[in-house]
Amino acid sequence: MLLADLGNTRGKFCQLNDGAFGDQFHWNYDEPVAPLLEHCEGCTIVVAAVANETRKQALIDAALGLSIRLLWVETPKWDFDVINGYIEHRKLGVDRWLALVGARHLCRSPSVIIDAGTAITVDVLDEFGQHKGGWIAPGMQLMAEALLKNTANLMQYEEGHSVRLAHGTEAGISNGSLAAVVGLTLQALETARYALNTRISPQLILTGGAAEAIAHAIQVSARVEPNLVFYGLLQYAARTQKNAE
Ligand SMILES: Nc1ncnc2c1ncn2[C@@H]1O[C@H](COP(=O)(O)OP(=O)(O)O)[C@@H](O)[C@H]1O
Ligand SMILES: CC(C)(COP(=O)(O)O)[C@@H](O)C(=O)NCCC(=O)O
Ligand SMILES: [K+]
Repeated sequence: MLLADLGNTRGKFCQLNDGAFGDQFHWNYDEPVAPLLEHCEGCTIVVAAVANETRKQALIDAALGLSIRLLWVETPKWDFDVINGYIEHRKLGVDRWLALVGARHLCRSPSVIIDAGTAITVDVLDEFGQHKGGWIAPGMQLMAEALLKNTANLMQYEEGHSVRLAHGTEAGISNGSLAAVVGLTLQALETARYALNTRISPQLILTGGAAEAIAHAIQVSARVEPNLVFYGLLQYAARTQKNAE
């Protein structure tokens, strides 16, 4: 079995061997996906996709050619001991849903889950598995690109590693974007304390492409879990396997 997380920047795949995570690989969307999947001809892929229709169709076409079965996860109102806090439950991105399920699987304490990918999503989960809602903000690359696109004098930026004051334009953009995310994270912890009605700081869980960069830049302790969405998908895979027995 294979797990797939199709984000807006790239697709992530993770092999499942006897219920444990195995090899992982990426699909850059400007490349064909079929060659990446040849080794698992005839297998089943449990898919979480927030990517556009073209990318989903490319996976469907490749799967057809390789006799691969695709199981598409959809966002439910509740499952796996997590209750979706959206008014219209289907509208919560399935990657966010799976990150909540993954977080619930890893720890039972109140948590703030930040998935810093193309977009940065914030989701708050209480100790009973109730999703308290969240936020969506632009990811660091999007922030920088929006600046380049809409200004006359900003041409390029570096990858952000620090929130130090910069002494040049490129570093100013990257450090500024990282600082915006660090500020968002600190505010998320503060807002979560109100929503959870507690003075104790909830567990901060970071995932997505920029998770490490945020963890390095922030002054509070954080748990970096690159596989959070895969932990969510793992629950679905395990259930599918159990139902097939
Ligand atoms: N080293 C890095 N430092 C900061 N941000 C990064 C770094 N690497 C990737 N990113 C950010 O992560 C995003 C890709 O992460 P990913 O979680 O795969 O996104 P998605 O799930 O949306 O496809 C990029 O758009 C960029 O904003
Ligand atoms: C917010 C997102 C675009 C994040 O996508 P990503 O950064 O992981 O590519 C995705 O979770 C999504 O399409 N959500 C649907 C809207 C919502 O969650 O409210
Ligand atoms: K995200």
